[in-house]
Amino acid sequence: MSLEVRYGASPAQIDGMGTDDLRAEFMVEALFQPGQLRLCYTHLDRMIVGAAMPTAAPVEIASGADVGTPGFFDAREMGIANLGQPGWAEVDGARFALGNRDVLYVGRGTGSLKLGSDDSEAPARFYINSVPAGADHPTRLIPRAEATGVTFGDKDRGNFRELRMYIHPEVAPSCLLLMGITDLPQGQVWNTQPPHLHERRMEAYCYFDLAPEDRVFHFMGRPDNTRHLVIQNGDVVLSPAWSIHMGAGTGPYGFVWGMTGENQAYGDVEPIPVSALR
Ligand SMILES: O=C(O)C(=O)C[C@H](O)C(=O)CO
Ligand SMILES: [Zn+2]
Repeated sequence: MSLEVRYGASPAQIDGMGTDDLRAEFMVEALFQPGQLRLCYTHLDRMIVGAAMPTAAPVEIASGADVGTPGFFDAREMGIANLGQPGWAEVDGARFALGNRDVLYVGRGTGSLKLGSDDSEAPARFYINSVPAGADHPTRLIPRAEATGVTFGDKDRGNFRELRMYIHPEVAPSCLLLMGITDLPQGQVWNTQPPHLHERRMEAYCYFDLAPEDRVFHFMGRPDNTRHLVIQNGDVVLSPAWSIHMGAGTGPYGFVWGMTGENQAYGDVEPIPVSALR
């Protein structure tokens, strides 16, 4: 297992940042590596983002050495989205099968978590969000079909998209984690139109199902002082509470969004008109 730490930046700092600085601060690259578990501990509401691609052997998360508690889950909850081939998770010995776009919620108090792939030649791609939790909620598999779907946008403007809410108070309750997947049908380009802010929650985006030759141009920053990040498949964007987020792809893509903070009120957002951006 590898773990890196990100401390976070204030809005004023982005004025002095070039491309490499921006990417080092607001992106987590190369998380998905065959046979490995990679985690990034952010100081954005202490969300850990990570990925596991088990091949011949499963990967395990149990020790809390990196989070300051005896066990990893003593004061944390986790969402795991499978973005790859079929795999499984074992939570304290109970096994859950995860197909593509299925999500597992792992509750506080769990002892050990193992993740494996059904076929080591065609591994699962587990994307992980873990946040501090002050309450116990039961571990639960949320298959894609059980997520609550909602559509946004307009096909004629290239921003029609299908959101599925998985870890959400009305679907699978958690302490403070929210997690969902947004897909763009063929030919649609823009996510999160209009862009928005949510000062009471940070957010992480993991872009996936993007062809090797394609890129997503992800926009961030204060509404009057924006920057962009060029994203490839599997890259994660860390979006502090002060930053807008939206993106446009040169080809088909989806993304997992995960949030935590003061509340789980999905509607507690401030839309920003595109005409107000600079
Ligand atoms: O395309 C969208 O709109 C989204 O997926 C927005 C995310 O849900 C989001 O930003 C949640 O705050
Ligand atoms: Zn958002």
